[in-house]
Amino acid sequence: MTEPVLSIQNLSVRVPERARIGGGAGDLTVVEGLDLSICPGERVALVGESGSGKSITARAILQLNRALVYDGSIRWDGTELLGAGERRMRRLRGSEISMIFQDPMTALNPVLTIGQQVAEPLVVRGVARREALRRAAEMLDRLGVPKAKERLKAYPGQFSGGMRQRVVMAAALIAEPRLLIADEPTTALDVRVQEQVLDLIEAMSREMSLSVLFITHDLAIVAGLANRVAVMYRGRLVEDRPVDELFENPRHPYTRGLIGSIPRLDADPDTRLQTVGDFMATEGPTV
Ligand SMILES: Nc1ncnc2c1ncn2[C@@H]1O[C@H](COP(=O)(O)OP(=O)(O)OP(=O)(O)O)[C@@H](O)[C@H]1O
Repeated sequence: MTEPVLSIQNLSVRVPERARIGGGAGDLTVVEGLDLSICPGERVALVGESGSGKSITARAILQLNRALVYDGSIRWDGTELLGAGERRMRRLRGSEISMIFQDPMTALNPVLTIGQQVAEPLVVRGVARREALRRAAEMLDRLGVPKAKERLKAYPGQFSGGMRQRVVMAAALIAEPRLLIADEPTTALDVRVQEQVLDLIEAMSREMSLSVLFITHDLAIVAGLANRVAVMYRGRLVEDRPVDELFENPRHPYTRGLIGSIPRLDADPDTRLQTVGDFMATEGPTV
């Protein structure tokens, strides 16, 4: 069996009292006892409602929030990341592990050209600027940005939302990372563009043997993308299964609720869509 490239074991994350937004006494546990591993080239969707702890878990991998308290283990390629120094983490970020976020505008600097921003991860690794720009155009072209070479000189404001997300992806992938963490990368896009970006992530994962951790609250969009789905509910992982199995036979009431609330084209138009609450109210949470 292939060894996982990322292995999270018994991860717990606490917000210490002093860092709690909105006050409250004592530390707040936001993730508890979470196990999750990803093999090379595997695409895992981390699904759950708002506030279930998905982003905190993803950010824990890159140690992006040093104000939080982490327990357990996060092993990358066999070495422990929890407790690793900022220098080691900085080397890892963007080179071996890249992350993209929901809003492509905040990830881009409005006063730097597209070319500068996509080439940057190579330039900081010592690649000559000319060569870095040539590869930036190549990567943008692979990601379906028309006239990529000419548009290296454009600014983010001249691009549509979907094109901006392609630019962000180009910058995230240009240094050929082994893991892409995508935190709701399509939520801000309209449905048609959303599909294109999902297809691109899948295609790049196949082409580059890239592992993907895809975070979303929308189970409906993961079917075509993920090999496996991990479902979070109130800070815990309640299900982690191959995508087909999960859709055919969801075990946890919360997962059944998520699947039940996906609109179906063959449904009777007069039937009310079921909500997750319908399932939880009848079956109750098990965690
Ligand atoms: N500094 C903080 N103070 C208080 N609560 C916090 C803090 N940081 C995170 N939380 C809480 O931790 C929980 C998990 O947050 P997280 O952002 O991981 O959720 P999420 O599943 O990614 O949700 P979303 O889809 O809305 O981003 C939330 O209930 C959030 O309110």
